[in-house]
Order: sequence, then structure tokens, then C-alpha cells
Amino acid sequence: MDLGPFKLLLEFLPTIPELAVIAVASYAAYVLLLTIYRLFLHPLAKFPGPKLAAVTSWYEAYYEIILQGQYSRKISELHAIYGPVIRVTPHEIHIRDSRFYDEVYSKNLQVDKHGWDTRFGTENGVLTTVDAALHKRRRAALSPMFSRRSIISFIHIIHRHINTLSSRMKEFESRKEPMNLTHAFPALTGDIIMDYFFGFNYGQLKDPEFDSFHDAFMKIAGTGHLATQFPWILPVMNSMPDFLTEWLQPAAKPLLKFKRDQWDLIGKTLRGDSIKCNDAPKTIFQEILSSRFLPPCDKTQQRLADEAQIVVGGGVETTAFALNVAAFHIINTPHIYARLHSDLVTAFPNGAALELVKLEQMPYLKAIIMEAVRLTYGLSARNPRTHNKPLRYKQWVIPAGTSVSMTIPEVSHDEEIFPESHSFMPERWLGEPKTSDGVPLERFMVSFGRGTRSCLGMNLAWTELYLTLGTMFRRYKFDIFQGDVTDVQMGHDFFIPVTRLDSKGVRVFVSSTSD
Ligand code: HEM
Repeated sequence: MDLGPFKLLLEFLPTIPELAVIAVASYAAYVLLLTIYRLFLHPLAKFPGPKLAAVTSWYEAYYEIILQGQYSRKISELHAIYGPVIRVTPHEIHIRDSRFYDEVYSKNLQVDKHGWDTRFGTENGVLTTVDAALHKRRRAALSPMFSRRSIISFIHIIHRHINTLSSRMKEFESRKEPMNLTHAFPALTGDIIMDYFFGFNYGQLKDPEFDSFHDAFMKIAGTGHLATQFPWILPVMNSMPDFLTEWLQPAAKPLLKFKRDQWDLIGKTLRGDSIKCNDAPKTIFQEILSSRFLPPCDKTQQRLADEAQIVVGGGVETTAFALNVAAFHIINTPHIYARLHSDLVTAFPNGAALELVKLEQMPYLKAIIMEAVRLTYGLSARNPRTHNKPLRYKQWVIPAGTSVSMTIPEVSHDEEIFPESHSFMPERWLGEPKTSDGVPLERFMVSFGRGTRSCLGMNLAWTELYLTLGTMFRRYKFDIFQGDVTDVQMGHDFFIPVTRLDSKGVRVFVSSTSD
């Protein structure tokens, strides 16, 4: 065939090996230019920190993915070297200064939150919504259901579940077998949340092994770090059939069942079918659908499903971990147990029923809960905010639109504010405690977050903590079986704090009290 005029052109076209060389050279040039830009020309170039973190997110990925949730710990070490403000990824500034917390998480400013939308596969839940105005609407729609009044109207159901927990304790006592509190508490908080928000529960507390969402959360918690680096992962996983996901990760089974059940429940609610199974006033879906704050696009089946996952994800493990931390330290510290038990006997003599209002007036119990929540952190992850105006910190001006983060455990372990911060000392909260320069200590209790996006479930969490700890330590005495403090200390930051991975949990022998 005579190629005619094309012959000349073909002679100039590169061969496949030449194409490969061009591709590699182009990529190397791109990387070089990007490196130069991020190091010298980027708006954050002047901020201190390791150069590698400024150049590439692989630095973060190494600590989060390979070392399994260790970047927050590394960042603490970096602050010791570089000072209170550092660049921790090419696009993010991290601040360590407990006194600056309320500036970043301000009550008066509407700030966006980037990054969590890709982290959980639930981009339209209240916790993960990026845009501040949209978040405000979604939060307003949920708020009534989280109010104290609403929780009090449901308190009989909380009592019912705590009584089931107590019967299970009796059962372990009579069998003289250790009871695993680390498994029992998520079953309790899971049953309560299911009943409160969805009108039914899975009876996890009654399960012989307390089979709950806990195992699933522990196994998939680290996935968030992968999803941060590779945002396509969760959409791909979500599009897989459940049987395949269950085969790849058997522990995910209860969460997948939850997702399917919620999908059906939302479908029924949208069709107006009758769905109530318990005696709580309404489900969270009915609450959202009746909200005047939300447009129809925020009342779709997928949006409601995202919200359901956020509520369960936000409320089960956080409160369960706080209960676990509190229980371990009370049991492990005889003088704390003795004082708490004696207070409870005085307030509720002769087996009198426990009342929330009376429990709330007990200063030592409140101090125990404050201390447990301080050491629970709520979230261990860096918590990003994007301000739409420049943020001034000391001599630094952080440009508008920059992702700025702080980390709750760093405030909880600020030794200037909480001396011996790793010790469990309820006494530090008694009286009207202040820092050495006279600031009320409560200002530095940030485990429920601060500002416009702080925890919606705080009232529910406090109610669960008062009633559960009150009941347990009024009725029983416990002895730790083969454990130590590392069973309740953070070993990994998987967004929520997770203990060392080989922990068997807090296991205790139970005995009834006679007074
Ligand atoms: C000791 C228990 C708990 C702790 C320490 C805790 C901690 C937190 C923290 C730190 C945040 C703020 C996230 C941010 O700043 O962006 C948060 C948000 C949230 N929490 Fe909790 N939480 C607890 C219990 C609960 C419970 C029981 C629920 C209810 C189901 C719940 C539901 C939520 C929701 C819906 C949000 C999102 C609020 C928003 O984005 O506006 N939490 N929680």
C-alpha cells in the first residue's frame, strides 16, 4: 500500500519505548514542578513543618495506613519540634494551643468542614456535610429530637435497657464467669439508640456474647484513612453486593443488616406505612420528614439513610467507650469506688429507684463522668474547619479557605491545664476548678466538640452515663479479670480512639452489694 503523504508523518511519530520515556519524563517534570510550587510558591509555603508533609499526602498516608492511625501522635511530636502551628499536609495547617480552640471552632462563625464527606461513604449526614449553611439546616431539623425534653420523654426505655444490663450482670455473677464490659456497653448504647431513633432494637444486650455493631466498627474504622487518600474506595465498596462485602469482612454483617433494615424503614416511612414498634414518640425519619427547615431534596431515601448511619456511628462507640473508661478506673481504684458507692447508697437507700435529677446533683459522680469523657476524647481525629476569612494566630495569618485543624486528645493532655493528664483523677473537677491563671477548667472540656458543629447527642450521652454508672455502682462491686489500663487507652486513631488491637477488653467478675 502506498502511504503517500502519511509516510513522512509516520517517520516522525515516536515508537512505543519512546512514548514510555516521554510519559515518565512528563510525570517527573510534573512532580518536580508540583514540589517546587508546594515548597516555595504555595500560600502555606511559609508555615513550619516537615518538608515531606508539605510536598505530599503520602507522608500522612504512611502514618495513617501503614502504621495504622499514628499520624495524630506523630503530629504531637512535630509540634514539639516546630512549634504550635505546622503544615501537616500540602493543604492543611494544624494548631496545638488549647486556648485557641474556641477561635477555630467558633460559635459565632459559620465554617465549612472539608474531608469527612469522603471518609465514611455518607456525605450527606449532618456530621459530614461540608457546607456551613447546608449543615445549619440539617442540624436544625434534627435538634428537637436531641433535646433534653425529648430524651426525658423516652427515659423509661433507657431505664429498661439498663435494667437488662443489670440482669445480665446478675447472670454473670451467678455463673461466676467474667463479663466483658467492652462488649456489653456497645450492646447497651446500640439498643438504646436503635429504640430511640428507629423505634426498634436488635436485642444486642440479650445476646449471650453481646454481639453488637462494636466488632464491625473496630474492623472497618481504619478504612476512613484509606478513603481519605483514595476517595473512590467507599463508593466502590458501597456498590458491591452485601454477600461479597460480608465474605471479605464477616464482622461487617450487623452493620450491613442495619443498612438494609434502615433502607426498608425509610421506604415505609416515605410511603406513609405504619412503622412504630415501641412506645417512643417518633422515629428520626419522621422527625426529618416533618421538618420545615429542609427542602424536598434533603428528604430523599438516600439522604435519610446517610443520617441514620451518622447517628449510629456517632452515638454507639463514643458513649460506650466513655462508659468503659469510667468503669475501668472506678473498679481499678478502690478509693474512687468506695466514695462513689457510698454516695449512691446515701442518695438511694434500701434499693430506691434511681432518678436522673438526683444523680445529676451528685458532684462526685459528675466529676467521674467529666474525667471519663476527658479521657475518651469523642473523636481522636484531626477536626478540620475552613474559615472564609483569614485566621490570625500569633504572628501567623492563615489564608482564607485553608483547612485548619486541631485535635481533642491534645487538649485533654495539655499538662499545663490538666497536670498528670494521663491519670484518672475525678477530684480535679470538684468545687469550681480553674487553671493556674484563673480560667474555669470546664472551658477545656472539648470532648463533645465546640461551636456550631459540636455534639448533638450530648444530652443523651450524659443521661446514659449517669443512669448506667449509677445503677452499676449502686448495685454491684467488680474485680478486674486479667487486664490493665491499656485496655482503655488509645492505641490507634481510627477517627474514634481505638485501644491496642490485641486488647481482649475490660473483663470483670461481678458481685452484688448488700447495703
Ligand atoms: C460520650 C459520648 C460522646 C462524645 C464524647 C461525642 C463527641 C462528639 C464530637 C467531638 C462531635 C463533634 C464533631 C465536630 O466537631 O465536627 C460530635 C458530633 C456529633 N455527635 Fe457526638 N459524642 C458523643 C455521643 C453522641 C451520641 C449519644 C449521639 C447520638 C446519637 C451523638 C451524635 C452526634 C452527632 C449527630 C454529631 C454531629 C453534630 C453536627 O455535625 O452538627 N454523639 N460528637
